Amino acid sequence: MKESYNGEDVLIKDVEVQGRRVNIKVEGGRFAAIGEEAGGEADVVIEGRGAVALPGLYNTHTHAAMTLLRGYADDMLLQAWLSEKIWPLEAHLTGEDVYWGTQLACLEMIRSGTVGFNDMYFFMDEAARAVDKMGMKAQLAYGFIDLFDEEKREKEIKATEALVSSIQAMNNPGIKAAVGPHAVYTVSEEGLSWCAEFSRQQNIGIHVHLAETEQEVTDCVAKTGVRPTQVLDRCGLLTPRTVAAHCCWLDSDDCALLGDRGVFASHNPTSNMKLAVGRAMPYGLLKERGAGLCLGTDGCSSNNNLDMFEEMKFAALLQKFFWHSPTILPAGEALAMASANGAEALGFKGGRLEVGAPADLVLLDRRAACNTPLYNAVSNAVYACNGGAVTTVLCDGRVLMQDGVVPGEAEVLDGARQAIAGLLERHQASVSE
Ligand SMILES: C[C@H]1O[C@@H](n2cnc3c(O)ncnc32)[C@H](O)[C@@H]1O
Ligand SMILES: [Zn+2]
Repeated sequence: MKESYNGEDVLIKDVEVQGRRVNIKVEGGRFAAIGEEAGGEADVVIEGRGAVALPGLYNTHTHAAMTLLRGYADDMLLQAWLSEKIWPLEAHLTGEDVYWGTQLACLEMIRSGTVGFNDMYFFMDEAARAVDKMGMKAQLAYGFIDLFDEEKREKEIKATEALVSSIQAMNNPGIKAAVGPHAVYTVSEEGLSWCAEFSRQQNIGIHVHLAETEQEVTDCVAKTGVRPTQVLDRCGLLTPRTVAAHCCWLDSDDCALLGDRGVFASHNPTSNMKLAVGRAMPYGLLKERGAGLCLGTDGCSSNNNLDMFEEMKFAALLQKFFWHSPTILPAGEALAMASANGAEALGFKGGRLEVGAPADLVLLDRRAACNTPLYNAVSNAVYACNGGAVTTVLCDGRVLMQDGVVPGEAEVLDGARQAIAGLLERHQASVSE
């Protein structure tokens, strides 16, 4: 994990980058040289023959510790799924559960080529400890849910302030704090406005669910007279630091507003299809209006994995299917959403294979069936492969996985299994009380 590779120089020999065979030199966590001439001494030498290099991937919307709830409740509509199954179980989560659940998520993300993610959940100081241990990068937000209750709002404010202080005290440039107002149907306008003002004062990100279902929009219009996007805007939450997850039921004025405010829309096609939200994010309109576009898996209970390769494919296919256009969201754009755009959405500079950029890199097995034949590496990455083809992952130059080995994997799996057993036991005890 992080400690064993931190600060080491890396040389990747004879690897394929955009159709060329090159060497890649990493110094001080950044790409120092990419080309035939790159070489010299290095602490770690990786044989790249037989591999294709891609930028490291960024998952811009997830609830990492929900790995513990994978397969716990499937085949339901969002509101019933949350209120009947997910929230009653989450009520029994502990900080220790989130620590192990987040490590399990990191393990799965590393194995499938993700180097950074945007998380909204509970006990987030424990999530931060897990991210630090696993050597990834993340933007972490406490899921602020006041349910329109003033007393609860005060508690959520304190929890948000405490998380921001504890992350700032960690002094890890790869771990950033954000505010996480859950959605317009769970947070009062007072709570939303407080989050906006606090994020402005602290200059930190905003992570919010937006227009996931038609019901969210119709209920919001009935209650407030305006659409969810306008509620967020009048509370000050639409900014270039904002990642709005889902964005399925946006109309053209909503898209224009997100574009004008410089918001990043995180597309979550797998979760949207599984929860049958009934509409795909209006990718074409958002792009035309200049909004940022990135990709996320959502939590492991609505996906049910964290594989950004699958997410790229489903994004491209869902857009083509829903908007009746084979040309919308081509493979290159899906990869950009999952890499450089995602990094930018979270305020990181990585996700690009360029000299001077942070060394976020994924090696894919070019001998795998999904890479045979290899006319076009980006086409194969998006349409043919999944995370199973990833062999090696670097995050800011740290080697998190080499030739399929992630150090500490058995301990993480063990800890997660124990956390799941404890969580189910506590839940069961409360049901039989
Ligand atoms: C942080 C809270 O958000 C819940 N959650 C997980 N997935 C979704 C989703 O698709 N829409 C809305 N809320 C979601 C999670 O269970 C936490 O309670
Ligand atoms: Zn979500």
